[in-house]
Amino acid sequence: MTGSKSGSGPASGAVASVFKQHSALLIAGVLLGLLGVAASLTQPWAIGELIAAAGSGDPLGLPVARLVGLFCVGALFSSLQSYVIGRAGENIVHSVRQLVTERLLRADLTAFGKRPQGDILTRAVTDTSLVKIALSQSLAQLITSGATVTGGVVLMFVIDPWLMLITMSCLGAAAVVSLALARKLRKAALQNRDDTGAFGSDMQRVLSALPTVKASRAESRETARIGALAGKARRSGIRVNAYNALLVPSMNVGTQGALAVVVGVGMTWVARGEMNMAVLTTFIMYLFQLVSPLVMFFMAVGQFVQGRAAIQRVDELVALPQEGGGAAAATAVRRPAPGAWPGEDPPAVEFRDVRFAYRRGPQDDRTQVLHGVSFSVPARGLTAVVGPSGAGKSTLFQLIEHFYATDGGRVLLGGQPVDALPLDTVRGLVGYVQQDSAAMRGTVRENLTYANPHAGEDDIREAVEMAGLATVVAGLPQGLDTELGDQGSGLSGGQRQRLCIARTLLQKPAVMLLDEATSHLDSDSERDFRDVLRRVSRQCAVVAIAHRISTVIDAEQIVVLEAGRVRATGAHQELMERDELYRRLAGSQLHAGSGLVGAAAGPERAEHFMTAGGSPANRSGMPAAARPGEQTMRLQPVRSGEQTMRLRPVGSEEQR
Ligand SMILES: Nc1ncnc2c1ncn2[C@@H]1O[C@H](COP(=O)(O)OP(=O)(O)OP(=O)(O)O)[C@@H](O)[C@H]1O
Repeated sequence: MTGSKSGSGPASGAVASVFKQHSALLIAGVLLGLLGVAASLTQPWAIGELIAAAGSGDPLGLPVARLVGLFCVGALFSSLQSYVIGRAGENIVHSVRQLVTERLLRADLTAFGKRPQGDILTRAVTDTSLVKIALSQSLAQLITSGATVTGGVVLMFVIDPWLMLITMSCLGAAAVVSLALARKLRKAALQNRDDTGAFGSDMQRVLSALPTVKASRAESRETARIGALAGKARRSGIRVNAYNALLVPSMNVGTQGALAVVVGVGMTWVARGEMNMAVLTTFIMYLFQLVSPLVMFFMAVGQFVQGRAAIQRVDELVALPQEGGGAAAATAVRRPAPGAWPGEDPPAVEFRDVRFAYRRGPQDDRTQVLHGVSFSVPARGLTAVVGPSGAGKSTLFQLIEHFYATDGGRVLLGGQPVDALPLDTVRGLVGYVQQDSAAMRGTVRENLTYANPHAGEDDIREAVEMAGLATVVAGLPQGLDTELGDQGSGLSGGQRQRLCIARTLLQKPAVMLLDEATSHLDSDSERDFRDVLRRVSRQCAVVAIAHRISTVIDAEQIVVLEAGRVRATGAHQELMERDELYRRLAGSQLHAGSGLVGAAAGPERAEHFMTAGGSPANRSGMPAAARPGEQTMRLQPVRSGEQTMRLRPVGSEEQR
């Protein structure tokens, strides 16, 4: 079970843990904010004092200075609070993004594969920004506005309890409505985040296959499909907006209603001489001062509620199961010297009765791919894996890299079960050139040294030469420092493939896995590459998946895989004699004009083992006599000195 190797690590509440790490700076910011609140709460009192002094003809210098001082102190604390809270917010989002990045890069591939990449991106970029706002600005605003409101309410209660009761009844009704709206807002915000994620996900799907979209004339279809998702996000966004739009005014209506009642009742009491004008003015000033924090408080509630939806989504991302139990300590890994493997010269790789099924979808539906595979790869030399498409060849490589755990049996690396070795060690010992050669945006040099960032110039030059990339690099405008685009655009498919091969050579692995590494190479480059394989396989184990049998025709060992089972193992000649499927694969390539013969043996040898007319078994072991109805092909150079080979029917030569 793939999950069996998954660690859990930080799961739900991961964002809360990050928040705790940064709580000191947040508390400092909130304290500064509360000092600002204290300064602003004393302002109405100072205004009352000023009015009283003016009314009694006392000197106004001190009350004015006191008031101005309070304004300045309030402004100072407010701006300090803003800076400190903003800084804490940036620290929080930085830590959350670092955590998300680490968890994503170490995620278990089965779990990762179930999530659309666009949604993952939306969560990692947009949702983390919302988390920042929720956990810094909104939270600080909630505390400081809440404190201002509470302080104001207490002081107003002290000034006049009856007027305060009237105010409270108006504000209470508005608060009940606002809280109900906030709950609805949270639901709508969560839906909107999901809808935006689905939009991003689909956009990423088409952008990553834009040439296919264009070539399939699917622009209108895709525009409609993505437009529908954008429309869904728009509708839930409008709902969020509507609840937001109601939230603040509902509180405004409450405070304005309270103000109207307070002014009416208060002035009546003043007219009757039951209340002092300065007291009423102070009370009204506090009420005015309450309006803005109350509105801010409910705005912060709205923002925080939206942020909680984002926190939930980021927590889900962080909770993705991890491979190998989470971050492994990076260890320097080198190719072992001959005989350095633990034990007595164990095979570089060994499969022992390995069974494996991929899991798909939310129900973990199983696709059984390997049904008891056993074979071993010697510590030096070339082992080829051939078989029909979908036989499970690339899956073998995925298991050697321990991207997935087996369901049964064992995969051993240098005699040790891969699941017992640290992942970092496994990946250091195994070099992997994938089927779709994974070049990246960056310079050629960065691409080359990706698996071995400390590679020296000599090593780089040697790898570039070995991979047949030297003339390509020499022709680039800035040589090794030439920038490549996404997926290595700027190089041809074959050049990208050679770049990836050079990268793996630089890694100096103990086992080199090549998945269709020559599929983009012309037959000349392929012949050169076979020489490279020869050289590399003297130093380490090379396992190559090849559809072109010519690439691996002289492999020490060829494993024939069919429908997840090893059906035969042996050298080319042996397999040609005794395995029907292998014979068919080799034969069909020949007839398809894949260059098998020319690439395998060179033009001069092609004639030898491709002669029509029933010559005895030749080097390639191809059946020499054409079967009835079969058109026998002969390889010949198109023009003298030209490197491209062409297969012609034998008869065509005579016809010329
Ligand atoms: N990530 C995956 N999730 C589910 N099924 C998968 C996954 N990868 C491959 N498969 C399935 O596993 C089977 C074997 O795939 P694999 O890529 O190993 O075959 P292959 O022999 O390398 O094929 P090809 O020669 O076409 O590259 C296929 O049926 C494929 O659909």
